[in-house]
Amino acid sequence: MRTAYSVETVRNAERELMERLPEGALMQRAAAGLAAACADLLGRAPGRVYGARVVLLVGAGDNGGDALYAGARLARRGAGVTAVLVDARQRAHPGGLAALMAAGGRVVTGPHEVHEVHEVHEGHGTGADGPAAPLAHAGGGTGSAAYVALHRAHLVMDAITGIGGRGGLRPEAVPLVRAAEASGAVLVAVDLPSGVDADSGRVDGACVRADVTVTFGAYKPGLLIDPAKERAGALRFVDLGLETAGTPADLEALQHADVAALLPVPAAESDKYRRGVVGVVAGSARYPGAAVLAVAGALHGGAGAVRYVGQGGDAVLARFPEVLVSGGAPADAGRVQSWVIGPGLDDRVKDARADVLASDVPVLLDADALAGLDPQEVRGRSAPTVLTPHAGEAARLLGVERAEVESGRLDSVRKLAVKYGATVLLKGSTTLVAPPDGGRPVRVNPTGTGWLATAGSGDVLSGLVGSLLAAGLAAVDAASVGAYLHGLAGRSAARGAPVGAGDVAGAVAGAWRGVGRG
Ligand SMILES: NC(=O)C1=CN([C@@H]2O[C@H](COP(=O)(O)OP(=O)(O)OC[C@H]3O[C@@H](n4cnc5c(N)ncnc54)[C@H](OP(=O)(O)O)[C@@H]3O)[C@@H](O)[C@H]2O)[C@@H](O)CC1
Ligand SMILES: [K+]
Repeated sequence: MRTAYSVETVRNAERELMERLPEGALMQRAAAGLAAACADLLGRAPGRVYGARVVLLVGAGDNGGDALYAGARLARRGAGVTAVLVDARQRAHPGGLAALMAAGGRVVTGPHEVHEVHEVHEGHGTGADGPAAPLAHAGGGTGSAAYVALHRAHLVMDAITGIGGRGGLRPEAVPLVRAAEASGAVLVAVDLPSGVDADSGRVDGACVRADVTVTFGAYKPGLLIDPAKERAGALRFVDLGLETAGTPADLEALQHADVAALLPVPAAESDKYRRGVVGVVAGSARYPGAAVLAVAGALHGGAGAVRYVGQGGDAVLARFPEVLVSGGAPADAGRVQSWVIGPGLDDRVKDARADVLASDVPVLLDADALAGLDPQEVRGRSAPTVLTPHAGEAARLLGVERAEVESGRLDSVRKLAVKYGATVLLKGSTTLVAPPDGGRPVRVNPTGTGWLATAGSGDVLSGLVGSLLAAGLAAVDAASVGAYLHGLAGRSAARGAPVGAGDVAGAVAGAWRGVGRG
């Protein structure tokens, strides 16, 4: 399980650890891990650090301190290191600055002023990439030392803000960040890409787009949730020895082994009823395909049998003769262990929804079954309820704009789970699953892919999750395992090319086998 903790939890854990360690030890651990990660990115051969040109974009706080100490370590190994003080008042971690200068690094302030210049180690910087130019002179009248350094850099560390940052990048930082992004250098975010919100994954304003983020002590929620996740690039973790055990995580992501342990496996004495029967209420004369796709998902989710209720029976049977089809109301269809209702339904949805919500088995509500859903209808249930909205549906349920849901996915999914007292799976580039009533942790799906943004893909997911519910998984597990398998199926079906939802359903069994093998 990969876990992520809020800034408050991280700061508390840091405080406790700092009391037991010599002053500055934690920052040295962070800097050592950061320097090692950067050295690795520059190339494993020792000579790749010697002579490499590294630029640090340094903000006023400890995030900048990490980079300055890491820069000092790289400078001692022969890299040409230039720190650019980004803060408008040129504040920077004093100890870190001194360490960098002592190691032979140089420090320049904002774009137009050279603050203090130290030649890179005499004789260093003459490797294959040529000598690092003395920046005081390179700036001349044509551009600042900072921009020249960025233009020539092999690696840039973004250390403008970490967990102490508020809001997006400030105006003075934006052109420097854009120059770093355009330089072709590897852009390494220190702890977090500057400009993202660590707790929520929001990006309010300009923000760094990193190739790699080296994060310290604990993952922060924003690193795992879009839109911030997309700005973080590949994640590298530096263990600081923080004690987070015993504190509930704010966010967690299942890994293969977690999913393998949750997958329902039939026992020797299982029959189709003991494995669970999932009832699917989906499709209509107008949208029979939704019935086929939801049933296709349900057939691959571990239940022993699928009952279908609705007007798409012929289409379902033509494709899946093993399905038990009935045309009446859900309450008359026979016993099931879970209901899935919603994809492609017509205006008779309300009666059918009332029927399934009156049952005492888990119910998954998707698509049309979410329209006009009254929280009290859900709250009064004795069995679990799972809602699976996309951002637009979630916005309607919350009475906000869709953009608000997309920019604040974590807040939105929690609010919905509180409002409905239900497990909520918010679909999207980083699908989230929140337990009822604001419980923690929220789960984030790590297997998603943009190729799943295709018509009918959500119908497959709702069938799959409903089937896992029928097989006996708890609501949060069924939703997150379903999303995980669905993501893997999407990836393997697509393999880099567009696919239809039917292909995704067809790939679920392969995804299951892959996870089961570990
Ligand atoms: N604690 C520890 O033990 C360890 C902490 N570690 C490291 O410390 C980091 C946290 O350091 P931190 O608390 O100093 O905050 P940090 O992220 O540097 O930013 C705050 C500074 O930025 C400023 N600022 C704010 N918003 C801004 C903006 N939008 N744009 C520009 N500037 C902005 C704000 O000043 P202001 O201008 O608001 O007065 C303030 O000066 C953490 O992420 C990790 O890297 C590691 O060494 C491990 C041990
Ligand atoms: K940063």
